[in-house]
Amino acid sequence: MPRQTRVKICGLRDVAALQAAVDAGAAYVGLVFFPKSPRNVTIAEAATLALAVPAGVAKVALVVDADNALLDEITAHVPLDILQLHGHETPERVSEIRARYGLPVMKAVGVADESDLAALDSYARVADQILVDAKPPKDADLPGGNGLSFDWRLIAGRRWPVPWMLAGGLTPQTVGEAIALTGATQVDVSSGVESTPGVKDAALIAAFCTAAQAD
Ligand SMILES: O=C(O)c1ccccc1N[C@@H]1O[C@H](COP(=O)(O)O)[C@@H](O)[C@H]1O
Repeated sequence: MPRQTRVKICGLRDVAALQAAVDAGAAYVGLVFFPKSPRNVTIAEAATLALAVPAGVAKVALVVDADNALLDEITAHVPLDILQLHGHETPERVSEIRARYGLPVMKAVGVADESDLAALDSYARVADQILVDAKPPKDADLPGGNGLSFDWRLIAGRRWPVPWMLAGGLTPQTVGEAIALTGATQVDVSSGVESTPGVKDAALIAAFCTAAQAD
């Protein structure tokens, strides 16, 4: 029987790519609000894209250490289902954002070695979901979306009291092994379904979703 893995396709910038994600069966679509990213969208672009998302597919806004002014703007103009916090937001800030906007919050935590695992437990106490991502290199321009993976054995068999998603360098070729090793039931991808940074490839999106759902 095929796996029921829920897939998030992140960093969508145009309706064609968004439609490719929806057609491939993505459960979540991600819009990046981070000017340094090649996947950044303006609030107006995001509002247009959000209109093309059918009911049942969750619209996720990815922000990095966003202040209230930016979050106020985004949430006022873009219909959203989830806020993804991908910066250095503290557990207190996660709680504050949840309360202020009344939206579920998914907190990304970077993992490189054992010492990073405690943070997952801390954030699992305050966030609605946690996103287990590769820790970016110190000199990286982006805190995520670098196409880098981490040693999946670090989280093999680990579970948290909230839903969690695996991210970091996943591709159509590697996602099956990553799921088998970690037991993830949700996976997130950005660079692994692109032809060049910021440009999504419909065939890679379809291949990723198929591979994530295969036995
Ligand atoms: O995708 C981006 O540009 C990005 C920018 C800033 C923070 C996070 C970003 N992406 C997220 O990073 C992970 C892993 O991405 P990848 O598959 O390794 O490219 C994923 O959660 C993206 O949503």
